[in-house]
Amino acid sequence: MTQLLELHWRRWLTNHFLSNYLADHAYYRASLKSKRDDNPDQKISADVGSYIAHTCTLTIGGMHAIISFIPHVFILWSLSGVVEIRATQYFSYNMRGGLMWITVICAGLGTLITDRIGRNLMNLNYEQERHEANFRYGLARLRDHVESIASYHGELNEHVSLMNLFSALMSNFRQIMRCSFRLNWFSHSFSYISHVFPYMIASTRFFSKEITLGDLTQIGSAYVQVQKSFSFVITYYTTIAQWRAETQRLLNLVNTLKDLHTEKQHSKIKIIRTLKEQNIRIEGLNAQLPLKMTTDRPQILFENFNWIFEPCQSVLITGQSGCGKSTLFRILSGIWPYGRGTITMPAHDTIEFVPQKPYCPLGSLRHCLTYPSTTLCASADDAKIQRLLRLCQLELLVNRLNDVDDWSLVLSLGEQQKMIFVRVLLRQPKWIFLDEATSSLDEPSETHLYSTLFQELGSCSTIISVGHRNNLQQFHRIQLQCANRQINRVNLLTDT
Ligand SMILES: Nc1ncnc2c1ncn2[C@@H]1O[C@H](COP(=O)(O)OP(=O)(O)OP(=O)(O)O)[C@@H](O)[C@H]1O
Repeated sequence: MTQLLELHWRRWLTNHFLSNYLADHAYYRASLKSKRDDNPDQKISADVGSYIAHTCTLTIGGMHAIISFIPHVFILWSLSGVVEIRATQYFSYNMRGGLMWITVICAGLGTLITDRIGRNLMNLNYEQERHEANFRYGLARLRDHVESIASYHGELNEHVSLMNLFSALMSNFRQIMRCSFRLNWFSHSFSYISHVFPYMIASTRFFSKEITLGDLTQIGSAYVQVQKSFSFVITYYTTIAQWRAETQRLLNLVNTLKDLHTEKQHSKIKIIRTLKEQNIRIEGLNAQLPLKMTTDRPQILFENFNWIFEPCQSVLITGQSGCGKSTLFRILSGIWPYGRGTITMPAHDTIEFVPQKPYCPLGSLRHCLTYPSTTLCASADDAKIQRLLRLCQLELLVNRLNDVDDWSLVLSLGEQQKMIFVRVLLRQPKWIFLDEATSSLDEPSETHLYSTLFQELGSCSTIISVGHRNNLQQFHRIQLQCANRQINRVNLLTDT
């Protein structure tokens, strides 16, 4: 039953975090400010599960403590007798349920001491999760960059970095061990004493024949049960510390996601989709870098950019590395909120942004070629995909549509860029923004791919490219140059 509850709760909470993490490109902006939240992926994958498991354990443990407390406290109360407390010759007080009050006081003191010994445990558990996640991320990065690391023979360097991450993890774990040892030592001693204590107190009444041997045994077991219920915090202290650390980590993620969504809502870059607009109209666009903790003055990439991208008017954007060409595309695609200005777009036009680094999802080649559309993956017929593969000089792949592989490792960078062209040709978007999408290809292949793109989609799509090579000029009508924080039109190129 508990497992069923955990299962449904985990599914709901994971879905809730995933929706928030993926909504409005929050995951992308979280990566731009990597210091804001450590390893959100680990929080969603591991912390959610253990938070739910610990919540269930503590709730059930708490309920169990209450249920066993009620009958035993009555037994203890009724067998405790009356203790006379004489303050002066004239004043005395008959205290009923003396053993029960002693139990409460002992459990209270025990809880205070436990809290004092284990106070650090919550922070240590929090840090442990962070170190575990960093180590796992280090290993995942190694797997993602196998070829570069192997080519550089960077194994020693990677080994040192990974062992540094692992040492941090181990040193924190040692502190947890020390703290847990002290905590366990105390809670076990406390539990042993609890078993003997009631007999020590009640034995005087037994020897004076006020209570029978049966009463003494009953007092002993009732005391232990009541003590156990009161000592819930002591028994579960380690679990409580872990639960608090997990709650804190999840709350941090909630706050980070909230901040990211608020930041997006308050962005001064307004993107308006309207039926009235046929063009992509940019007005007074300033692009900035994300604010660093150390400075409160934004770093500007370009400012006051005004432009109208008209349908079927191909544009080439050039400029030095780092001047902000890709950032312009990021702004247009709505993932970069830093800056200000207004962008108006046609409401229903399909717009595709092709980033500099090709992305190949895990799965079949067909899935890779039709990404991110799931409907296209199921509906596109093989003959059409095969024709496009041939057009884009990927004849070798025509019979491998259903092969499942890590295509980012199998295909060369140039081949991956050709694959992206197949994707674009399949999807036929109305506006195509290509960010150095042919940078890994030789010039003849680049020319061939652009010719194919214009032949296939030139009449129905508008192509806007970022590129460095001169041979791209022949395909575009207009060239924009990014320099000195300005983007200006430089010359009219040949008509396509
Ligand atoms: N998340 C970030 N935090 C800080 N600076 C960033 C971030 N992303 C990009 N930049 C900086 O913004 C500047 C513009 O980057 P952008 O990718 O737009 O350049 P680019 O003109 O496309 O360069 P290239 O031609 O080399 O692709 C660069 O100096 C880059 O270092």
